[in-house]
Amino acid sequence: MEHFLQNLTQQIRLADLLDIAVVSLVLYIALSWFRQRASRAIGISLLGFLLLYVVASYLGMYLTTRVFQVGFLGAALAFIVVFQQDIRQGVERLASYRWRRRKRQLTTADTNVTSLCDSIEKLAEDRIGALLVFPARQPLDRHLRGGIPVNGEISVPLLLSIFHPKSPGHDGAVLIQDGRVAQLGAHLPLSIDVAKVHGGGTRHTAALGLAERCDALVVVVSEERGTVSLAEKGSIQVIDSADLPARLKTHLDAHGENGDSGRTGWQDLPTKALALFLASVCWFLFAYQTTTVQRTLVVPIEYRNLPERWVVNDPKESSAEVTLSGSEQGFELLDVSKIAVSLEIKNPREGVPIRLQTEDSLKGIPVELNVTRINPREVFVILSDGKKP
Ligand SMILES: Nc1ncnc2c1ncn2[C@@H]1O[C@H](COP(=O)(O)OP(=O)(O)OP(=O)(O)O)[C@@H](O)[C@H]1O
Repeated sequence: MEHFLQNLTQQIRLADLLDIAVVSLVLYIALSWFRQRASRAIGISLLGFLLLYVVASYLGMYLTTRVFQVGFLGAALAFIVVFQQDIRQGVERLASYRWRRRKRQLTTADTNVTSLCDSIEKLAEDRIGALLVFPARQPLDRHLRGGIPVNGEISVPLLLSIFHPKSPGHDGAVLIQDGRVAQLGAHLPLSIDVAKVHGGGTRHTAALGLAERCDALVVVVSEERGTVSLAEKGSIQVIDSADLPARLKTHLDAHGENGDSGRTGWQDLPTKALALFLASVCWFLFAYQTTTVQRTLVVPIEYRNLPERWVVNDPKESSAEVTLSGSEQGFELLDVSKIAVSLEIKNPREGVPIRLQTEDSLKGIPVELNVTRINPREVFVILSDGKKP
């Protein structure tokens, strides 16, 4: 064990650590998405297929391995088609990163959770239908239609006036952004999964429709039932109005509208730890190699610094044999076209032999590999002035 650790600390490079970090990040994004969107059954099936593939390739089951390889391509295409909306959202999330940071700085304690909750409670009590949208990280412009800009301070009278059935702007949703009432009368996309709204009509279907397409939180007050529902992450549920302040505060805190706490890096620690663990296991399985391989290559010899029109007389060495040793992984990173013996001619004199060391002039060898042999070790060069007849 001690020997293994010693070996590991000697062989691991900065690039390997970066390798693990990048794969961990990709795995973390995939796992987070999976937790949010995919069902347990899909997860178990995928894991089962993966296990079968690993066993099949380990046992050399040719036909099964080939079927899986073709299947993977098909599955990747099907995945892109089926989850194109999620992929688009992922890209939007990346693109909106700066946007999100800016919002955090701009919006401090402007958003008044109490005013919002009091308004929602009053609307529910009075059976006045309402829709309120709280954006998170992804931009909403693509999903909203026909909103009227308001840019008003959040207050109970303003919200009650907007949703009053006699108000011309009561139809549609109010957008709460940057701690302000940003828009009223915005139309949201409808969901087609009507079963999920449990008998609700278009107001509830619209709330769910937006929550399916992006990471916004939508609050719905039912005119018919006087209930308050929350739509988020592709689902909608009726909540107890006593839970509303906490739910709203959690959302606003996480997305910066309510101040400075933000989401801490520790919140998703188990998923991050799992991603790091899986990336490290993959690195050990596929990238970490302790066996040393030797390979011999024939590389060109080039002459630098020759005065114009001077030439190297025959016999002119034009190639060298180089034996390299290192890990298989080191050889995979090797670009053979970049390797050459580049000899520099210093103080050229006509007809006088110049002795040059080849090993010192070898270029393009990655740090992961060692030169164990080079032939020839030195080259004698005789120059002549090509200008003379
Ligand atoms: N696409 C939409 N975007 C935003 N608001 C909408 C949309 N479609 C309908 N609404 C709002 O929903 C109202 C109609 O609500 P409807 O009664 O059909 O739904 P509901 O879910 O049953 O709600 P409630 O329980 O309040 O009756 C419209 O008057 C309008 O204000």
